[in-house]
This record gives sequence, structure tokens and C-alpha cells, in this order.
Amino acid sequence: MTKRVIWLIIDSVGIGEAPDAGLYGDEGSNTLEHLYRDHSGLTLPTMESLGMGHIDGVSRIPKVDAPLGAYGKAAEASPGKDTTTGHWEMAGIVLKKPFPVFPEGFPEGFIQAFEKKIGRRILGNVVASGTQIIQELGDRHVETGSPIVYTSADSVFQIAAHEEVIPLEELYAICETARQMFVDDLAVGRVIARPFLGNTEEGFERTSNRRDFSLFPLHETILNKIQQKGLKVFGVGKINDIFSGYGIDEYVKMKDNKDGMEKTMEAMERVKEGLIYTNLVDFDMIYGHRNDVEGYGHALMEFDADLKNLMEHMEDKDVLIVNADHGCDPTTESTDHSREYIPILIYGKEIPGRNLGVRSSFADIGQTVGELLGTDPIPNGISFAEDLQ
Ligand SMILES: O=P(O)(O)O[C@H]1O[C@H](CO)[C@@H](O)[C@H]1O
Ligand SMILES: [Mn+2]
Ligand SMILES: [Mn+2]
Repeated sequence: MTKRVIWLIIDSVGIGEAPDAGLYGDEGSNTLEHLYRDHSGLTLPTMESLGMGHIDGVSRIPKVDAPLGAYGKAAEASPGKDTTTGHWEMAGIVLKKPFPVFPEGFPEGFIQAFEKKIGRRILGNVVASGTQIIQELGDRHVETGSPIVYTSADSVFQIAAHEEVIPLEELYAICETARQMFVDDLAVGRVIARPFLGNTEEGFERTSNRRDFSLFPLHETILNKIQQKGLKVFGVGKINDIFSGYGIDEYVKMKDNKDGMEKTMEAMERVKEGLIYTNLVDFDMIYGHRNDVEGYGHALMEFDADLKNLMEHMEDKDVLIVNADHGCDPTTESTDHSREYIPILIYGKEIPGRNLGVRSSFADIGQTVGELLGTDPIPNGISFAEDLQ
């Protein structure tokens, strides 16, 4: 019986357009294969050895003689292509309605009420890239003390503020206020604090004090089921934020992907039964949204080496799962997420190399985690635990 699952989310590493990608303007997107195509020397020996190149429909990733892992891909059953939708679905929540998006900015009435509540006017209220808008409005923000509000193609209300102008604690409180105001049709998936430092001469730069305020999960997920079984759920990185802490016993934040992998290994020293659930956001936040092909490839190679190290520290009954939450193809003109299949790689000393095929929902992964750990099932998803024997 599996005692422990180590679940790593490689944020935004999609593996090709989903069947309904056209509805999202994402025909032809393929984050990972296009990185293999356009990066100067991408090679991911660990993930290739687990069977990444054998996933259905993959053509550019090298195949190996005998994959060491079980491998497959999954389409997203929920509408949407953001982090919350992807993580919630893999843990068992399939959305019927997408989270609302605000391509024209947030309604005037909402903004006015928000300004009144926080006691500050705001700047922006536009669709923008977070790194660009702080260069554009940073000066005015410093002068006026008005936080910068912006959104993207995702269901996000992002608030950027200089840490020396609006102290972190106040920025987080402002985000909490916004979170509570977003109800009914306005219930945005995430409010995100985007603190930064710097000045005009040297440029403004975001700090690692970002914090996400997600909606509360619509119902229980596999995380709750694991807790109810008396096992521990340990989150690394953004996981606790994404689930608003629901179903999570303990968590640590991370500075970057490398730190996230180190924190995962530290958790493996302590948490011997249950789930260690890690989100590695750099692929998305630092490289995918910035269309940085070289950086993205480099980050993947660094992760791949760290993954090998982690696998060497696994115990005999451990199961490792690696999958993404959506795509963010850095080779397309768009800097937004892309509606893609996500790759799934599973490794354990007792797990055979095998094709898990094409799954119709990310929830299949959560259902499998539950079956492996002997929990009650979740309402969505078809377990493939049988194929792992
Ligand atoms: O441009 P930045 O601020 O990085 O924002 C990006 O990060 C958000 C959350 O992942 C996405 O919706 C995207 O807009
Ligand atoms: Mn994501
Ligand atoms: Mn993103």
C-alpha cells in the first residue's frame, strides 16, 4: 500500500492544444514541444526517462528504450485555463461555469466602492503585463500612494504596490478587502498581491512577497479526503493559497523553483504518510508569461536535475506524480496561458512503465491519489490506480 504521494505541479508546462483550444484562441499551442523546437539545447533526461516522449501525440521529445514511469496526458473538463481552475480540477472540483474575466477592466461602481473601503484611490484598472505596468505607473504610484490594479486574460484582480509606499501587511489587508467584495457574478478566481521595490532610475522590480487570495473551494477535494483518513497534507509554494488552506495541514512558501524542490525534500524527511503537494510557479510566472524561451528551457533543465535527486531519495512505497495545470506557450505571440493538455508522469519503485493514455479530466489524477492512499473517492475523476500495479 502506498503511504505517501509526492505531487509536483510544473506550472504551465502544457503538452499540446486541447480539443477545444480553438474556443480560447489557442490553436497550435504546445508549451513543451515548442520549447524543444525553439530552445538552443533543451534536454530533460529525467522526464524523458519516465516516458515524456511516449505520451500520445508527442513528436519532438526523445523516446527511450523502456520508460521507467507511467505516462499520459489529460484534458481539462472545466472551462478556463488558469491556475485555480487547473489545481481545483486535479484535486476533484470540476467547474460548471468559468470564473469571470474582465477584459474591459472592473466595473466603475466596484472600483469606487473598493477605493472607499481601502481609503486610497487606485491607478490602472486595465489589462496589463505585471512587469510592464509597474514601470509605467510606478512613479505615479510612489507620488500618490495609489495601488495599481490590473488584470489579464485570467480571472485575476492584481494589486501592485511598492513595499515602501504601502507596507506589505496593508497590501495584504487591501487584498483581503477586495477578496470579500468579489461575490456573485464578480467572484473573480484570484486576488493577487504584487509587491515591488525599486525606483525609476534603476527600474521597479517585483519581490517574492506575492500572495494569492483564491476563492474558497466550491466543495471538498481529495485533500480533505486525505485528512479525513488521518493522513497529513503538506503544501509547498502556492498550494495553500490556491485552496485557501482548505484541506491543508501545514505549508511552506518558496523563493523560487529550486527552493521549492529543496522544501519538498525537507518535507520528505518529516512527513512520512500522506501527501506532499508542491507548485513550481517560476515556469509560468517568470518565463511563460514573459515569452522567455531560453529562460523557460533553462528552468526546466534545472528542475529535471533536481527531480532526479528527489527520486533517489524516495522510499520504496512512495509514489511521485509530476503534472502541469495549464499551458503558457512562450513561442506564441500571446503572453497568456494556453488551453492545453497537461502531461502526467508517475514514478515509484513498484510502478511499471506504462501508457496511461489520454484522460478526459485532470480530476483523474486526484481520484488516483485518493485510491493510492486508500481514501474515500471524490465526486469527479476516474482513477487509473489499477494501471500503476
Ligand atoms: O503579468 P503578471 O502580473 O505576471 O500576471 C500573470 O500572472 C497571473 C497569475 O498567474 C496571470 O493571470 C498573468 O496575468
Ligand atoms: Mn498555473
Ligand atoms: Mn500564470
